[in-house]
Amino acid sequence: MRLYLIGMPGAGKTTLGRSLAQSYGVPFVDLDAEIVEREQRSISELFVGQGEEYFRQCEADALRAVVARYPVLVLATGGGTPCFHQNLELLLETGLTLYLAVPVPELVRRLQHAASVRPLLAATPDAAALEVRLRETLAARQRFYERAPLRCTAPTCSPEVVRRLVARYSTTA
Ligand SMILES: Nc1ncnc2c1ncn2[C@@H]1O[C@H](COP(=O)(O)OP(=O)(O)O)[C@@H](O)[C@H]1O
Ligand SMILES: O=C(O)C1=C[C@@H](OP(=O)(O)O)[C@@H](O)[C@H](O)C1
Ligand SMILES: [Mg+2]
Repeated sequence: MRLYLIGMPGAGKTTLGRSLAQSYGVPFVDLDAEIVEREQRSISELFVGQGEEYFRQCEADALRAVVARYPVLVLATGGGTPCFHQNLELLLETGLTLYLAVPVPELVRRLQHAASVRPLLAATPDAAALEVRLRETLAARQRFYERAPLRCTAPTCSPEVVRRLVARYSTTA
């Protein structure tokens, strides 16, 4: 099975995805890392040099390549992945999607020292500005995220919690 993690920047998709894949003994792919590998440029360089539209096309292409290559994996998407180029439809059709729903104040705590490496959050000089940006972003994205069949609202969603959610879903679906 393909398990896809979606959610806001800072939700923990990359961190949880890696340990979850290890726990299942399946490959882990981080979509941002895949894009960097394919393009031979950092995410920031792609945003600044080529613009967001170019990045979103790279992201959509990389997603399709990953789905074609891996029948079984845990995939950490980027925060915007489900919101562009019919990517959410692809995720819903080809695997099981889990939304990591983390409250904005917790996202601020996690990202306030790391926002500069995330181009969409880079121009946020302090925690208050970061919180405003994250709230605006979530408001625009929530309708995509909420279409995931699975959701984890625990402040820290461990591999064990996810495995229980997936097992319960698989026996009822
Ligand atoms: N469950 C957690 N509790 C506290 N901090 C976390 C948790 N998961 C991730 N983090 C931290 O939050 C930041 C963003 O995590 P990351 O996995 O890169 O999120 P995403 O890929 O969703 O943007 C990192 O500094 C990471 O160490
Ligand atoms: O929210 C977004 O649009 C983005 C989130 C980032 O991934 P993370 O969610 O892993 O930080 C990365 O794909 C890019 O900077 C754009
Ligand atoms: Mg990530």
